[in-house]
Amino acid sequence: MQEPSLLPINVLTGFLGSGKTTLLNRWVHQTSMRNTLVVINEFGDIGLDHQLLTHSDEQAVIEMSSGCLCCTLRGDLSRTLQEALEDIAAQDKPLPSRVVIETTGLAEPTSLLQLLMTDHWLAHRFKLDSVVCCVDAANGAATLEAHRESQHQVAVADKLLITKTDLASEETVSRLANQLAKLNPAAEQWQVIDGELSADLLVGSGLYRTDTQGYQVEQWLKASSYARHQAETPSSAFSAPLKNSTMSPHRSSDHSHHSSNIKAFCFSVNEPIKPEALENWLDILMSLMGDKMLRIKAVVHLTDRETPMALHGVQHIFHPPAPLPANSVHDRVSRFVFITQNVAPETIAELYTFFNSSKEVEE
Ligand SMILES: Nc1nc2c(ncn2[C@@H]2O[C@H](COP(=O)(O)OP(=O)(O)OP(=O)(O)O)[C@@H](O)[C@H]2O)c(=O)[nH]1
Repeated sequence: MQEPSLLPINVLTGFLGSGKTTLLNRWVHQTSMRNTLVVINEFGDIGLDHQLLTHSDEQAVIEMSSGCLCCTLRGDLSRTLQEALEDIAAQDKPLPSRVVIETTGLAEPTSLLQLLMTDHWLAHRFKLDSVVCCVDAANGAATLEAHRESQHQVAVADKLLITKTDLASEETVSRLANQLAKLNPAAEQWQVIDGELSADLLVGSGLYRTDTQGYQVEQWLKASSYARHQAETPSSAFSAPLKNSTMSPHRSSDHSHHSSNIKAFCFSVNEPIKPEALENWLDILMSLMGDKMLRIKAVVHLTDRETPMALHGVQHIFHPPAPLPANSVHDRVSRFVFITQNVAPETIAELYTFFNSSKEVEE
């Protein structure tokens, strides 16, 4: 399995003016950011953020301006990183142990995540460690209401930083925190003023942590965040639609006041799944509604394997399944965490039933 040898990438995202550069400016001076390659993506021809960053010699900071990594500059990321690594090697400096990418404020983060999975050069060298998203305490709610990009940035994040809390009342911050938890119940939330926060929080949201700590499946999947919300759900609202499986949508997303219709939920299957049923189910989900699947993470137990597999998908694209050690999970329940837009959890469950039972009929 390649995972341990890949270089971690952290994506720092957040809407225009949400405080990304302010945060990065603090982080680059912290010990845990030593030996980090920082990539700043900006729209303008002259990258201002890049100039604002006062970093030490221990980091390389490169700028990608004149476009957005998630669209016009998609093809440029691997070339830029390749050149940066060659430059560092040519200067006899140690190669970076981490890459942090600050996106533009209008970035569609799923496109960047897809790029990391599909670009051959990138996929063989880097693994996504975490997506950290800044949300402005004062403007965040209005931005979420108005901009799909902001909703997506929040929905796919592993950590949510509510910035500029000095500019908003406690009540506003708390309302925003609830709104963010509805969109993304599993993400940890932090409040930040003037970027005062440890860069350590960037580290370690990925599936594989360190040589000594190994796989951290539960922290990566965070299925229990979704299950906890299920426990609060009136039983009539989401009864288990399937034999041997349960659907645990985040309670509040059902009557969310967002127009986004983003839903985060956990679908679990108690019995090991037949590989063909899993493949057919995921194929149909991806082909019918791939563009609405913002992020999928899963730990899956298959009938033909003793050990579990991890799956990670973004929209139409899945990473190759990663085999996990048997002791990385404590039961044989398969858990799928879906973050979707305009997809009813019931549709996902019904399609699962269809493929699971149609195989049974054939046998
Ligand atoms: N009052 C206050 N201002 C802040 C805070 N954090 C950032 N700012 C200010 O907010 C403005 C935008 O911050 P940036 O860090 O440039 O935001 P950004 O997300 O990098 O912005 P873009 O690159 O344009 O997307 C700047 O003027 C910062 O000084 C904070 O916690 N409190």
